[in-house]
Amino acid sequence: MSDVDALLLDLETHLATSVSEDSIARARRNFSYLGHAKIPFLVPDSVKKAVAAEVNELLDVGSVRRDVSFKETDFSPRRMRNVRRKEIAEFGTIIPEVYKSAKLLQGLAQIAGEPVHPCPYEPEQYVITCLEKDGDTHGWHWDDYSFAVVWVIETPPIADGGFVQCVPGTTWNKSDPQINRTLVKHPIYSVELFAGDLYLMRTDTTLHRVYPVANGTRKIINMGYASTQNLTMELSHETMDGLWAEPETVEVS
Ligand SMILES: O=C(O)CCC(=O)C(=O)O
Ligand SMILES: [Fe+2]
Repeated sequence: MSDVDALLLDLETHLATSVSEDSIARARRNFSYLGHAKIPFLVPDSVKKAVAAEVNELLDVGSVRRDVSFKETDFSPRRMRNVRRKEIAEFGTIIPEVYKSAKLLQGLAQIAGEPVHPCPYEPEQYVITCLEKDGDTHGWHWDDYSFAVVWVIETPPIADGGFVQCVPGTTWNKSDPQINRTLVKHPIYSVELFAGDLYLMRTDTTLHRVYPVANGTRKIINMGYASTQNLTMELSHETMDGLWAEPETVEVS
């Protein structure tokens, strides 16, 4: 059996035998009213370690530095280094397999309260993000697809930023995003994260950002997933296409 097959078996066994009904029920409740839930219990340590090692390797192989902003999100800053889906799919082994694990999708669906599907638009399936320079941030935005699972590989202590903030129950009008209006109208939840954490977010109806980092590094992989409704919708991809574009075509703010 290959290493990847052994890890997938670990993942499936863990999901079948080591995830309690209680932790699923608690995450489902949080997800439904906070727009996000921590779900570190869904994945065994062996898989977290392998994913973290692959993220670190891929960041050394081929990443692109970004400093961009988009009118569709009121020019919120996006300052980061990324490895895109194309390079992850080409050079990664474990990440592409974990992403499409049917058992993982079932676990996520239990928490989401509805089916969770791989993203039909490949560039938005997964991306690695590294915030490493002072002021690096993934500023306020919504995602095109309904769900994201973020795996936290490394994060600075809370005093140095890198935590997630989110505003559930909000929707994205791409031609008039009104980010500041949304922020003053709704409560903002701030979430401290640690290496080894995973969280599930309802990213199309939860405005979210990563608080700027200072004196430290924050590495994550974001896996994007679609709702059943997404599969039959016409979705545009301006900000994500801009974010993950070839460097020559990146529109610098
Ligand atoms: O880094 C995070 O925790 C969130 C990332 C994110 O929102 C995104 O990649 O769209
Ligand atoms: Fe996002």
